[in-house]
Amino acid sequence: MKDSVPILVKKIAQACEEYGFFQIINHGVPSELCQKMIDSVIDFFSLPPEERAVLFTDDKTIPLRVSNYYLKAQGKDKVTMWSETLAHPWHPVDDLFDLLPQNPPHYREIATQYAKEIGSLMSQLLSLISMGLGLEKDILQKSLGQNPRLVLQSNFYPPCPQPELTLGLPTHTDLNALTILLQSQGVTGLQAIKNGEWITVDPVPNALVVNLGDQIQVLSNGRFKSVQHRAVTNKDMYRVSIAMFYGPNKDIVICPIEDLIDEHHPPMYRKYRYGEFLEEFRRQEGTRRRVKEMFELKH
Ligand SMILES: O=C(O)CCC(=O)C(=O)O
Ligand SMILES: [Fe+2]
Repeated sequence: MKDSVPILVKKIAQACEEYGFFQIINHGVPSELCQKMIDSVIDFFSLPPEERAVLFTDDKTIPLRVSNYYLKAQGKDKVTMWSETLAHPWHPVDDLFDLLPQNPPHYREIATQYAKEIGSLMSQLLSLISMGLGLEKDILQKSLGQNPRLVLQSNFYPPCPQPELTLGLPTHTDLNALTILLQSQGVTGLQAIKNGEWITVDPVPNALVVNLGDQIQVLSNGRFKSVQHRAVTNKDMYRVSIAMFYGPNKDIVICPIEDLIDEHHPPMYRKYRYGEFLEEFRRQEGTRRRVKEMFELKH
């Protein structure tokens, strides 16, 4: 991010309007740390399956959890996803250490360092995106409230013998506000929709992928887009991605920012508590979700 601030703000605003996705380089997160983070996630998913199985759960209220989707292939369920994920909070950084997996042994330290770096980058991005809306630089962070819900999700996609029969992650939009994604090099998998077509988000060396979630689409009154994306698998190579999610906590009230509303731009969404949004998200489990659409106001 070496452009002058006004140029950067303009480029980011354009990407947020047109794609809902962009990639950043020179972002200040050391490339060695990014590599160590990827390696430690690979090491985690290379642990013996019995060791990972201790953390398997479908209960989203458990802070440290592993979900294994392709194992369902052995039951009668259709395999709709070909991935295993590790999820846990990435904030507050000081309380994190003891919660994180003890194995691989370096995971706790690396993930804590990575969380610190992403924390400051996240604030910078929220400021730049706020300015892209022509508003005060702290408006998004303020609107998303105190004690944000910060969750890390590492996705591991092993090679898949029949990639055409499944997806690594099905088509979705991120329900939170902002996501910073680190993806492994040398293999593609992430695709985002643009004009009805899937575009591959190529892994650019030392880049981080940034994408907007549903809450920024609502706060920006539909000007900035939370875009559908998915991960595909391939026959030969495994792939890793690490998503750092930033979202409000469940008691925060979300609605389009007042300064973006006028007679030509009536509010596109009704006011809701984020907890309501989460309930709707859970209610639509197993479907091609249309969550923010349920909060749209028709004019
Ligand atoms: O693997 C990827 O690149 C996509 C990850 C993703 O979309 C997510 O975790 O929400
Ligand atoms: Fe996503």
